Amino acid sequence: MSPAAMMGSEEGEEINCGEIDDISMSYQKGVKHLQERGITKLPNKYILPFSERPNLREIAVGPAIRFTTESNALKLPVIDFSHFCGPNRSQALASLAKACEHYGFFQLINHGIPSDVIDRMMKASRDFFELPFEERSKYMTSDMRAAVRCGTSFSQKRDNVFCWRDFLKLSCHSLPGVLPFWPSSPPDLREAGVSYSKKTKNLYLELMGAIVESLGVAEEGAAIHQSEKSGLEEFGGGSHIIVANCYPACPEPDLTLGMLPHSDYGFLTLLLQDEQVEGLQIHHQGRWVSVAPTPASSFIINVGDHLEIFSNGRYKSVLHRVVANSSSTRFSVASLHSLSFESMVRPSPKLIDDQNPRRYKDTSYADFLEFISLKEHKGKNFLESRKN
Ligand SMILES: O=C(O)CCC(=O)C(=O)O
Ligand SMILES: [Fe+2]
Repeated sequence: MSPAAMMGSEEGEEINCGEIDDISMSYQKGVKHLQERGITKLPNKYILPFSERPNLREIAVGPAIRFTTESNALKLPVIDFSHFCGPNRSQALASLAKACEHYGFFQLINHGIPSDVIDRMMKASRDFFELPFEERSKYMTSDMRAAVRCGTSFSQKRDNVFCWRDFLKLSCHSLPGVLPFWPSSPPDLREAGVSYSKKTKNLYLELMGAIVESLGVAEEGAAIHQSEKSGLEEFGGGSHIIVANCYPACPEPDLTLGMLPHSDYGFLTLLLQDEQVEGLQIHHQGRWVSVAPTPASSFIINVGDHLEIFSNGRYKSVLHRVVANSSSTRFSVASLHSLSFESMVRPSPKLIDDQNPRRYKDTSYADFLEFISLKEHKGKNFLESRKN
């Protein structure tokens, strides 16, 4: 048995996927594998308690799949990135602040990343999930710090109920050193991933520049940028992970979820979602609302836990989830930007006063990884644990 064919835990409790033929355990091989086996009933491992199931009403619209009905459709605020570079900057900053305060999500247009960089990344991700299980399983590990990590659900070791999702995580912050560890197949994955990671990192840095300005702490951001020891310097040197998600068509989508409700841990997530197949839902004003598919020329951006902490709660890291559907595979690619491993994020001192006391403890990325190695990452439980 090759070590590559094992999925394990940090404690060495490993499962040899190559030898799992029994359908009752084959969920460990992921949902693409289950779909290829042609299952028609959802294995128990995926069935959520009744209260956690989505309330789906699928609508087929031409080749697309939608869940959006008049009553639950959400139009995210649209931010035009080109307005940050001209005379409309202050107006654009005000719209950005409003989107981050009231939605925690927005759609970004005119961001300047060439469409071929985006298309190649999306295609390489789709092609990866088309590889035979034996090839994909070479990258299965539960080592959260691995340069490449392939798996299913969220944590195969910890999740009581699995979600209907396979993933590939590519760590980008130590490029080019980590490149030889990235999958060599499909052939374009490395090149597409490197171009995509450079472009999304630059876009993220520009967006963070606008965000600190919109919070009125830009001088602090600029000062901290130059300091080796401070938190915000980590905007540049922080961790960057690309996560490709694959949600195959599911036999009983109303009993499960593609991704359970969660918030993202970093500063910002730049999400490319499927142009055709809907699935992302956000928790807005007390209910779950669907985000309609967006063109590949735009990103969905969301505020993560670190930004909620840095803004002392002014910008919201909002719960979101992914619903499954019975007829089409859905793909997405998330670019997650957070701190370097040991650095601390803390509420900006300028955003603390008598009316707004310090709401969060100092927090590192290492704290987050330790938390999820001990506990199931559910809802906003990590951020809750960091509140004062
Ligand atoms: O697939 C999506 O639309 C959302 C993915 C997501 O929330 C994540 O990767 O954190
Ligand atoms: Fe997310």
